[in-house]
Amino acid sequence: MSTSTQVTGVDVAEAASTPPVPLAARTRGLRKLYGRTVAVDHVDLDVPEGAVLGMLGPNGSGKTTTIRMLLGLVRPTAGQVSLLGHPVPEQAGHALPDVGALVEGPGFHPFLSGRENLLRMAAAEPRLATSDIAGAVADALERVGLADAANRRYRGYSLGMKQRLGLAGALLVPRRMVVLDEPTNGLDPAGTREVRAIIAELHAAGVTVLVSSHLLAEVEATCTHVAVLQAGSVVAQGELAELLESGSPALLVSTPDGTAAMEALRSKRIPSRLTPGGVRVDLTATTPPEVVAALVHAGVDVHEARRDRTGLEDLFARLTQEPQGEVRS
Ligand SMILES: Nc1ncnc2c1ncn2[C@@H]1O[C@H](COP(=O)(O)OP(=O)(O)OP(=O)(O)O)[C@@H](O)[C@H]1O
Repeated sequence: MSTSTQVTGVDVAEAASTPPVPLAARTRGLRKLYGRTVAVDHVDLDVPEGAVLGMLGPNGSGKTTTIRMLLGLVRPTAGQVSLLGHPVPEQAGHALPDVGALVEGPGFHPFLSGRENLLRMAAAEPRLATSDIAGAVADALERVGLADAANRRYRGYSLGMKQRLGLAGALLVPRRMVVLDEPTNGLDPAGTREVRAIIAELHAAGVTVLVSSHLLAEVEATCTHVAVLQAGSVVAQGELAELLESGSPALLVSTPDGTAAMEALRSKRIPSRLTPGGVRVDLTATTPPEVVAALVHAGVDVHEARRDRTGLEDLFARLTQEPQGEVRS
């Protein structure tokens, strides 16, 4: 799957002749004001069908507000939303039965058990026959690892268990799209791995997944696509692999003779710098084959040459000017 990849307005995608990828969700000019607070501004988000798109941004960057507008839970101040081909909020009722969602505050009843809460939720699912409800609830509880705690009251659940129950609600029936707002919030490492596995299963089944996170490693591990939000705006979006490369076009060359490599490249006017295992070559004005050819012709041993995939962390830090690591407001 290939879509346009943009980093602060620079299109690095293939030629315009590439057929457009069908979109599961699309926003144009999306804007939301809360009083004088601009929560979301000019958001043009493309969620390709079948993608796992990670919406990444620091606290308060507008992820939840964007998700809420996509799901018709919040009315935009301006702009358009299309969800599975239907305009939202106008025709949200046509799209939402095919969309499972885990959003903040799913409104579970504190004095009912996890199972009872899900049974109530399942009763409102238009795609679920009454006779199938109990089985669907049991399956969903099993899938999120809550079967043993299913009969305990919701109010006694830990944050992680509440998250799992919300996730179970999103998975009650087969969906075309699943939207998860910070799904690993409050989960322990085992729970985080389980959520990743569920996302991978959904992806393998062709379900489109939109997942928000402020954890860079999580997005890097689970997503095919990414949209980076900062202060209510999308500052980069596209395929994860393309974004990583566009972030830092460089080649890492392993060689026992870094100094000779630097000299060979300098004579070809190719910028590079020494690294512990060799050289890092700037690919802004050249290509990997040209770099390798220059080195080999100069008699430099090339043990390995690979693209420097800087990691989303670097890209994200550059785009949002946040310190590296987990992003916090
Ligand atoms: N109901 C509301 N009323 C007033 N301001 C709001 C409301 N919801 C969000 N905001 C503001 O809009 C901005 C974006 O918030 P939002 O929750 O969408 O960000 P976020 O990226 O999801 O953050 P987090 O990672 O902390 O959940 C913030 O400045 C927030 O304070």
